[in-house]
Amino acid sequence: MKKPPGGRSHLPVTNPLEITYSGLHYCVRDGRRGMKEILKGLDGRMKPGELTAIMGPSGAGKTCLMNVLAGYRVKGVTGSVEVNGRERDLRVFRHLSTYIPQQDQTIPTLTVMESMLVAASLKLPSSVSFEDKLAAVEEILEHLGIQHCAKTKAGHLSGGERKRLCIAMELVSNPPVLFLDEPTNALDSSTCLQCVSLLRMLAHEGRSVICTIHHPSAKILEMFDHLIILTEGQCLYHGTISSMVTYLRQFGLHCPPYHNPADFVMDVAVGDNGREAMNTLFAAAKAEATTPSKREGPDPQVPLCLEGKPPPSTTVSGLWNRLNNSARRAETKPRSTPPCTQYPVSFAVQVKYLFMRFYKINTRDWMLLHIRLGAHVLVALFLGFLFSGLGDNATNVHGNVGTLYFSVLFVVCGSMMPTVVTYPLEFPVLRKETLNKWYSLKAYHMAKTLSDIPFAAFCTSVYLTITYFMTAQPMDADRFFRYLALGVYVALISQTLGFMFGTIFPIQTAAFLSPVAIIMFILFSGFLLSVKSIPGYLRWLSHLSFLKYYFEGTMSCIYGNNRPDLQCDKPYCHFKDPDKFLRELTIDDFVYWKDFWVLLLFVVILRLLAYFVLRWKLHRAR
Ligand SMILES: Nc1ncnc2c1ncn2[C@@H]1O[C@H](COP(=O)(O)OP(=O)(O)OP(=O)(O)O)[C@@H](O)[C@H]1O
Repeated sequence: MKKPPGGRSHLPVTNPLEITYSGLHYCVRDGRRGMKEILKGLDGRMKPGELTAIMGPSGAGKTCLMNVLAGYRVKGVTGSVEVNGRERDLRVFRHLSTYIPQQDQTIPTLTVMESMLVAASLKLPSSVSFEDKLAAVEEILEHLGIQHCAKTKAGHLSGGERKRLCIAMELVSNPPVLFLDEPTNALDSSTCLQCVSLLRMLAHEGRSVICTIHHPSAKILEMFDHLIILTEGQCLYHGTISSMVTYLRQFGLHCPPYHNPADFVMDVAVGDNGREAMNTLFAAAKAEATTPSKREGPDPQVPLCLEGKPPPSTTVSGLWNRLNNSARRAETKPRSTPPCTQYPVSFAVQVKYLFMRFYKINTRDWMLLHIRLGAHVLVALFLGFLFSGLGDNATNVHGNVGTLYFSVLFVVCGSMMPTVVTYPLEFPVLRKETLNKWYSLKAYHMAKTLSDIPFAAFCTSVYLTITYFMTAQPMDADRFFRYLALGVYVALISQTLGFMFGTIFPIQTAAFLSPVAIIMFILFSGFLLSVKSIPGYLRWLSHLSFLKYYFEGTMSCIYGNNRPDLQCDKPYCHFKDPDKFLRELTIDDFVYWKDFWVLLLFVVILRLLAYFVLRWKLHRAR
């Protein structure tokens, strides 16, 4: 890695990047029919400083081509992709390029400024001062014409503004390559024009900007420097817009006067001029792309990622040069690894900013916070009124056990079900941000875990405290806190299970399977049927039921530990002595701490498992 004089920078400074691909095939498994070939040996080049459009009829393979080039899809891909004449190293390329999917992945409850500051905090090195980050954010917003929306929540932005926010967030780190999937989708013609002008400006500053596009108007088409027409996974034309009509004319395909060339080429691409014309164009495009003069590229010796040197081509008002200088000023010790293969900020800083973002999202989510808390209070009050004073009554000990058990079932459902439904909504943002190397999955999971705990613990504690006192459980601080601890563990376990169901299964399946899982946990918890009465070949399942440990632990906590005799208002109360009741349940007086640790182990193991499930899901999506 070349180190220019004058110090280093933490910023990923790069040369302009040229992408060349040849013999690119992409196959997917397609049901019982075996493999389906989507891209059929494509060759081409995308140059820096150019705005490239990938056009073609629906199902032509445009998105697939872009996904393959961006490294979003790797399974089933053969052929070569080179960056500046060298085989693409995805580890490096991911840090240098950015992918903006068709659906805008923004967080609706965060304002434009907050979203941008999170992006800047994660995508720029910690050595860049906050003032410089803020200045950078303001400059990018101004550059993209959305500074007037700085205080607007992303959920309230118009389609065009939201698209610009997505681009702005990625621009913070000044990526030399931008991939955009249908950036003009669902935009009106004037916003569409604004969006393409913006992309053109970004490209002309030295970036390689590649986007898929559907049916552009003649005016918009003219704004692209380079056009790739795909159909049936093959290339029909690649070259400049201005030469396209002349090129097609060579093959006897005449674009009528006053006709939009985009409409004309799309007609050709859907086969309006016959199969033979298409085959001829496929062969000609292939021959053209593979001629030696077309294959000449940049010098492969030029490094992709330079330390300390300002980007030569990206000069939006010298913004990134200033950020570079800011990082250089703050730097005290050299880095051991090249900046373009590592995250801009450390793991701890990633966790910090992600945690802060989760905290804001959670506190602003009206449904999550208010309705959830309100429901916990309401159910607790009803439970308290209905079973008031039951806890100290020796005549209805079984009723009290039922109340305690029912209480926790609400905790299970109230923690599991919202996660099943809300988590899949967060996944696309996670996918985009991890792919664009904002942060590591470990940091995300750690921040998510840390932010989930206080919310789950708070709602559960409020609920269990109300029910505990209203149902007159023993007025003993030690018992109360031990009881609360088990309830909070149950909430965390249920939340993690909901998270895993939401990750593994489609939302409808997850919403069905979660109650099924809850029923299974109840069946094997020892409440309806004592563990000893469960047939031997099924008994092992009770060890997997976290509710078994909760039930045992709660009984031991409430009735064990030399609790004094219960109130008895009849001549004879069978369970006046709480110890007698525990003996009947065959629960050891001292089993509490065993159950406490087992439940804690459940929390830790399930959280770890959730991380691997998430990793699998992200990997599978590729
Ligand atoms: N995982 C997959 N399994 C089966 N077929 C797939 C898969 N992914 C893509 N395809 C098929 O590959 C073809 C190309 O898909 P792609 O999404 O690239 O099309 P597109 O040109 O972007 O279309 P549109 O403009 O409608 O978005 C389509 O026929 C699609 O059904």
